Amino acid sequence: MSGQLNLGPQAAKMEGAVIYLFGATGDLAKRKLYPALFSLYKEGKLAEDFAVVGLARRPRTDEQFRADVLASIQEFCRYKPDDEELWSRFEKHFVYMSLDIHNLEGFRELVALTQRLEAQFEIPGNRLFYLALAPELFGPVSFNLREGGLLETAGWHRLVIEKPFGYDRESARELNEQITQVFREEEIYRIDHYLGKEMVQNIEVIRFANAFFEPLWNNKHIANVQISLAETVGVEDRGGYYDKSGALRDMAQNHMLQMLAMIAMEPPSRLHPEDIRDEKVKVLRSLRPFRSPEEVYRNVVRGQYTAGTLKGKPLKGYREEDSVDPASVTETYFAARVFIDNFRWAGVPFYIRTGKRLPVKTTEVVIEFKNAPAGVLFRTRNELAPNLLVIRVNPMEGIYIKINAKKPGSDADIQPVAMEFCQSCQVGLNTPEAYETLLYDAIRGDSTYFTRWDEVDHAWAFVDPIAEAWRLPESELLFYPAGSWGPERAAELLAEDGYHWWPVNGQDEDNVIWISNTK
Ligand SMILES: NC(=O)C1=CN([C@@H]2O[C@H](COP(=O)(O)OP(=O)(O)OC[C@H]3O[C@@H](n4cnc5c(N)ncnc54)[C@H](OP(=O)(O)O)[C@@H]3O)[C@@H](O)[C@H]2O)C=CC1
Ligand SMILES: O=C1O[C@H](COP(=O)(O)O)[C@@H](O)[C@H](O)[C@H]1O
Repeated sequence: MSGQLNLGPQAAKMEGAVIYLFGATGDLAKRKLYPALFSLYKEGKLAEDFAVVGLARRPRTDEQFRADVLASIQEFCRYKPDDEELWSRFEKHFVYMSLDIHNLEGFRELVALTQRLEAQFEIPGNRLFYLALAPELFGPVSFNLREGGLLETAGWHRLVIEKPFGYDRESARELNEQITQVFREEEIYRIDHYLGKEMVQNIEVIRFANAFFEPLWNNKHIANVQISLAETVGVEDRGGYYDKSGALRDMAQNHMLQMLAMIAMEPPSRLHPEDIRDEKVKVLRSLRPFRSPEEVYRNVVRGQYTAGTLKGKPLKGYREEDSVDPASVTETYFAARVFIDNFRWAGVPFYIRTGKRLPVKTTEVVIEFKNAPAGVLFRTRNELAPNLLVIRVNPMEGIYIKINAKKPGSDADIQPVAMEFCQSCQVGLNTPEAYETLLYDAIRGDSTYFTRWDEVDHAWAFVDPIAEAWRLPESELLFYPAGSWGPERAAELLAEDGYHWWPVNGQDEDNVIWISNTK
C-alpha cells in the first residue's frame, strides 16, 4: 500500500514493529510522540503487535516511564486516556531502558530486550528507530545500532530523524554521509512535520482532483502566490537552539520550501512516493538562486522582534529572551520574493514570509489570479478585486475562493464574495496531528510525506547564499515590535510589484460578503 495518498480509513494497516524512541525524556516525545501513539492505538491503527522502548540517559523504571507517558497524553493528546481497560492494554507495550548513545555495550543489551519484546508481542523483527535527539547524535546512534547488532533482523528497519537536517549544505552533506553508511535512502524517513498536516496533503487533492484549478495553475492566469507561516509565540524555552538557527533555517529551509514545492510541482504521473518527490525536487532545483549579496538584500527581508504588546499583553524583545545572546543578530522574521524558473511559473513571484511574535497564529497560502482585462466590460465602471484561492492550513483548516458578483438590486455594481469550506467547522479541530499521520506512514513504509535527501540538498543550496549575505557587515537587520506584522520592508517587496499581502486568518476587507459553513 506504500505510496497511496493518506485518505483515511482505506489506508493500509501497519505491520507490527518495535519502536525505539531515542530522546524518550525530551520535549518532542512528551508533546507530540506519545500523544500520536495513543491516538493511533485508540483509532485501531496500531494493533497489539507493537512495543515502544523509551531510551535516554536518565534513569526511569518502566512504571515511572508509563506514568510520564500517561501525563503527556493527559496534557497533549486529542483523546483522553479515560478508558481504564484501554489504557492498561496500551501501557503494557511501553518499556524504558537507560542508555547513553555513546555506550556500545548498552546497544548489545538492547538486542536482548528487543528479543524478549518481539517474543512477547509476536513482532516479526520489524524495527523503527525514531531519533528525537540533537542532530549531532544521529551519526553515532546509527553506527552503534549497526555495531550493537540491532540491524540484524529478519524484518525491515527504518530510521526516522528530526529536523534540523544540518546547519548548511556542507554540514547536511556530512550528516547524510554518516547515516547513509548504515541506512539506505529508502530506509531513512526525514520528518518535516508540515508535510503531515492535513491541509498540506490536501494541496494535491485540491489541485489534481478539481478540473477547474489545474488549467489555470500557471503564469498565464496566476499573478502571484503568497505563503505565510505566522506565529504568535516567541522562542519560548528553545532560545539556545533558536539563536543558532533563526527563521531561515528553522522554518524557511524546510517547511516553507516544502509547501512552495507542493504548490508549484507538476502533476506526478502516479501517486507513488518517488513520483511525488521527483516532482517536488524539480521545483526546488528550479528556484532562481540569489547570485549576489545585493540580490539577497533586494529580495529578502531579515527582521528581529523588539519589545511590544500582543492582545494587550506586554512582551519582551528577542534579545531579552532566555538563552539568547543580548547582542544577537539572529532573525525571527524572514520574507522573500522568490521565482521558479520553469515554463509554468516564469515571471510569477512567490512571496513567502514567516515570523515569531506576529499578531496571529496562522499558516495560509493565497493564490492571486490575474485580473480581468482593464478597460473593458465591468472594469470600466468598477474596481474589480482579483480572484483568490486561499488554502488555510493551520490552525483553522479549509479553503475559500474569492470571486466578484453583482450586488443584488443594483444595475451592475460589483462586490467581492468569499465562498468558504471551513473544514475545522465541519470536523472540529480534531483532525489527526501531523506527527500521528507521519508516525503511521513511517510504520507502514510510506515515505511520500518525508523529505528525500536530494530535496534537502537543493533546499540548502537555495538558502546558503542568503545566510552568507547576512553574515556581511552591510547586511541590514530590521526590527519590528512584538505583536506587529514584521518590518515594513516586507510590504514594500510586494508594493514594488504592484501587490500587497492579502489579509490572513479570515480577516478581510469590510466589503467582502462571506458565504461559509461558519460565518
Ligand atoms: N521540541 C520540539 O517541538 C521539536 C523538536 N525537534 C527536534 O527534535 C529533536 C529533539 O528535540 P527535543 O525533544 O525538543 O529535545 P530535548 O532537549 O527536550 O530532548 C533531548 C533528548 O535527548 C536525550 N539525550 C541527550 N543526549 C543523549 C545521549 N548522549 N544519549 C541518550 N539520550 C540523550 C535526552 O535525554 P537525557 O537527558 O535523559 O539523556 C532527551 O530525552 C531535536 O533534533 C529537535 O531539533 C523538531 C521539531 C520540533
Ligand atoms: O518546526 C517548527 O515548527 C514550529 C511551528 O509549527 P506549527 O505546526 O505550530 O505551525 C515552530 O514554532 C518551531 O520554531 C519550528 O522549529
